[in-house]
Amino acid sequence: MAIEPPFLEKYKAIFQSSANEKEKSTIVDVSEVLELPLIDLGHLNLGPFERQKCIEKMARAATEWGFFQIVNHGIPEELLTRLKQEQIKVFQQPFDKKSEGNFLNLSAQSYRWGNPLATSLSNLSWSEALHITLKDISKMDEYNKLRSTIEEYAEKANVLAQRLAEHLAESLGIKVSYFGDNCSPSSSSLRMNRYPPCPYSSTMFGIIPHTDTDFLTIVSQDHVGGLQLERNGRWVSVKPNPKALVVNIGDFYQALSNGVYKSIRHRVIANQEIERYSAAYFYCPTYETVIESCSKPSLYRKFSFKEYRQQIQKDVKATGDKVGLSRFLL
Ligand SMILES: C=C1C[C@]23C[C@@]1(O)CC[C@H]2[C@@]12CC[C@H](O)[C@@](C)(C(=O)O1)[C@H]2[C@@H]3C(=O)O
Ligand SMILES: O=C(O)CCC(=O)C(=O)O
Ligand SMILES: [Fe+2]
Repeated sequence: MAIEPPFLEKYKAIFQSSANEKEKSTIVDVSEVLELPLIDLGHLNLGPFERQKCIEKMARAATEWGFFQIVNHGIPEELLTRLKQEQIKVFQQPFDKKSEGNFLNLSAQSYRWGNPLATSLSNLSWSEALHITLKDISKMDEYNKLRSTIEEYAEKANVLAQRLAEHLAESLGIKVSYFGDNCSPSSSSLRMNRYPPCPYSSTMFGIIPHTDTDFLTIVSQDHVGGLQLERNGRWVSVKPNPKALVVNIGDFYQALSNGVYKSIRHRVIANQEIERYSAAYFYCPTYETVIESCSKPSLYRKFSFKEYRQQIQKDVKATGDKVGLSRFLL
């Protein structure tokens, strides 16, 4: 019974093909390691002046980086540790089991690994993920304490995500009820990632460059590192800070803010020796929600989440890449 996803089997030809040698050298390792702007959410409770400063810092980071990290966020460290422990245990299940259509009674697309359709190094990911749409959580089988821990985490992450989204909306004139009206704990998703050591190269993608499809993402990562983002036209590495949560703006907030907040391309580089785990909470609206820019003239035509998702599925199938917001430019 196979334990690991068949990365070697599926990707061998791509690695061995000398035609790809040139391409291999285009996945360059990045030496610049940056610390993301650090936002201490504790400052929101230090009176109106400190509160305003904290919100401005957050909005600046969302505009200039599309990324920031937060501390004093209200999610107990103990819960994050428990989530990671459960995550480790579930990925220890054999590949054959995880890739069965109804693993843990989740939908067939919940367990994902690498890119079985990869044709070149540029769309090849060396990772596996359990991507859970939270509306499916009540029917998910309990596995050790995985389901109940996800439920506990998702409830807290939803509160945190809504708070962050609302603070970021303050300077944009977006209705304060916008996120409460369109998002619910069951419209979001949790993606648990595992990046196994990659024997080929330390500059191989753990997850290929992409932007996230949501308003914002809350990422909990361990000490290993590997997350990189595009900044001023270059790839830079994010200094891992296991004490903080990483927040990044997604495509929907970029569209809603009419391009003020940036959904920045990011990727994860595989590690040759060390396994890495992360959990990304994608704060999403319901499928029917129509996303329209908050100011005029709009950069993007309005679209529903459903329409956006269908477009991604079509593009991933055809090109191996999601394409994303540029499809909706006016
Ligand atoms: C192959 C892919 C799946 C993915 C789109 C992508 O081209 C690369 C990144 C993946 C990702 C990560 C964030 C979100 O989970 C997601 C929905 C997205 O927008 O980009 C997924 C895409 C997916 O799983 O379909
Ligand atoms: O593993 C990480 O740090 C980021 C993962 C990610 O980008 C994603 O799941 O969309
Ligand atoms: Fe991402």
